[in-house]
Amino acid sequence: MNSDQLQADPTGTRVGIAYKVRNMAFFYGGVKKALDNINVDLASRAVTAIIGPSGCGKSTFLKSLNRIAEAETKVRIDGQIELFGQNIYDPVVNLTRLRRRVGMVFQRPNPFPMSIFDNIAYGPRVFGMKGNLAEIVESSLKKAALWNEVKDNLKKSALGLSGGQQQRLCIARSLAVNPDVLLMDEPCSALDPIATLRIEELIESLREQLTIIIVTHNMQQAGRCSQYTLFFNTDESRIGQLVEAGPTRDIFFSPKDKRTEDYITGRFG
Ligand SMILES: Nc1ncnc2c1ncn2[C@@H]1O[C@H](COP(=O)(O)OP(=O)(O)OP(=O)(O)O)[C@@H](O)[C@H]1O
Repeated sequence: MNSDQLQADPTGTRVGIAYKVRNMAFFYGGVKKALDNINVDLASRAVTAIIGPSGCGKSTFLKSLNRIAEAETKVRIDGQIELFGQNIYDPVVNLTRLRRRVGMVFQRPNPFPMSIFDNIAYGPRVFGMKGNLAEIVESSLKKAALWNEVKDNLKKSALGLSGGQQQRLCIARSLAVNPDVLLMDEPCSALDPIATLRIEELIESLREQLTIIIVTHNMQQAGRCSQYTLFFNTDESRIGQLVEAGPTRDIFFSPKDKRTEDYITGRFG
């Protein structure tokens, strides 16, 4: 996806660029190449879905956008990833600050074993954010559409919430530190259809304030939730590559690459 495609914004408003990824290659353990030659611009204040068959590098790409991959294992990243004009792999980048700007929600909800209030207050406390903590907790839970369900139980353990509520809690926890970007790695894969629908509604309600990038195996979800889509696949050497990127309606209804069409129509993957 390039700037021209971004400007053909399906929402009808001109969007900016959050991430510029150039000639990016990703290696696990310094040797196993998981991604190669990734070049793409990602729109700000929009939802970008990442789709593709298992093992094509979707999560790897997502985890390179807030440098969380390197916290998990030894990796090497070549090329450049800029976030709002700053190279996030520049040695001067403060990783704590970067990960505050770029929040992440995982496949399985991972609330901390503490109260609902303390889960949300955790980030603001760590970062010494100014403002009334109770107000930050309330507004974050409201943004995550969870306030009405938990407002009388803020002191209760977050582990007592349902899976769908826990996932909205984790989203609220990310929102509490005012991120610019929210990365979501299959956030609904452990949820039932009703809880999934609530998360999708939440994504829609957040999209104008945030840049959201979501990995999903669910085509309908990508179609419902996103304005832009990236289709990843592996090449003949099993290395992940970005096959096609663009507005979601183009990827779904008039893909340029045969591999995208085969995947979308279920002939492959
Ligand atoms: N920690 C790791 N160490 C070594 N190789 C890894 C590691 N994590 C992922 N890989 C490899 O990198 C490649 C891409 O994996 P990744 O999890 O990013 O794919 P994915 O498209 O998200 O897959 P899925 O849809 O199954 O979650 C795969 O070959 C995988 O085995």
